[in-house]
Amino acid sequence: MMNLTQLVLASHNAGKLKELQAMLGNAVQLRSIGEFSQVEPEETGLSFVENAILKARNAARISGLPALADDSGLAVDYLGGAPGIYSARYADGKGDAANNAKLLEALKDVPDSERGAQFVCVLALVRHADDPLPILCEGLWHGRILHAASGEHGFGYDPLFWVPERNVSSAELSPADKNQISHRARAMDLLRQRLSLK
Ligand SMILES: O=c1nc[nH]c2c1ncn2[C@H]1C[C@H](O)[C@@H](COP(=O)(O)OP(=O)(O)OP(=O)(O)O)O1
Ligand SMILES: [Mg+2]
Repeated sequence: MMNLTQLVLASHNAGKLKELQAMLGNAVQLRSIGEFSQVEPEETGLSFVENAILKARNAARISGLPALADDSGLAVDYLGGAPGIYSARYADGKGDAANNAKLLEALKDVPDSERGAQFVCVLALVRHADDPLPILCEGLWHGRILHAASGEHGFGYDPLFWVPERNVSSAELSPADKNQISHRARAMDLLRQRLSLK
């Protein structure tokens, strides 16, 4: 396997950087793509996989380092899997608070039994920009959409995501607890196995 002591994380999301670095520990240093460029690539893919690869290639090209990308989102059953790959852009780029408000509005009057949802995470690792065999790992996390925001931890849709196995919202989980059970944690477990990191 390649020497992976330093990876560039192809993400402009500080929440992802924190979580992924905590999961990786000291063995691998994640450097943010923000050190190299503030320009975010357009996420033109039709799947989490395509967008993760596109972001990873872009970061490897800009940084000259092997690159890890995370494409993730929330798929809501009642909405036929929306917002899905469009989760970050759900409220037209107005940010997390607007996204959450739009989701609550879309599910107004929908009963608990129909509020099932899953967080999806795809991690893509490329050794260099033109790598013909990206390493891909996915993770899912099943839960339910709450009727109102709750909790202060995490980012994005965490305050609206009820975690049945813990009876709290994912924003009420400590960072350490979220990092044990989340979609991102599951994808990272697979990646660590693929890289023989544990
Ligand atoms: O653990 C999570 N807890 C709460 N919300 C989450 C989580 N994981 C993904 N999400 C939401 C945030 C964003 O609305 C979308 C990801 O969009 P996505 O394009 O992958 O990330 P992003 O634009 O924030 O940063 P970047 O593309 O630079 O990595 O899903
Ligand atoms: Mg994005």
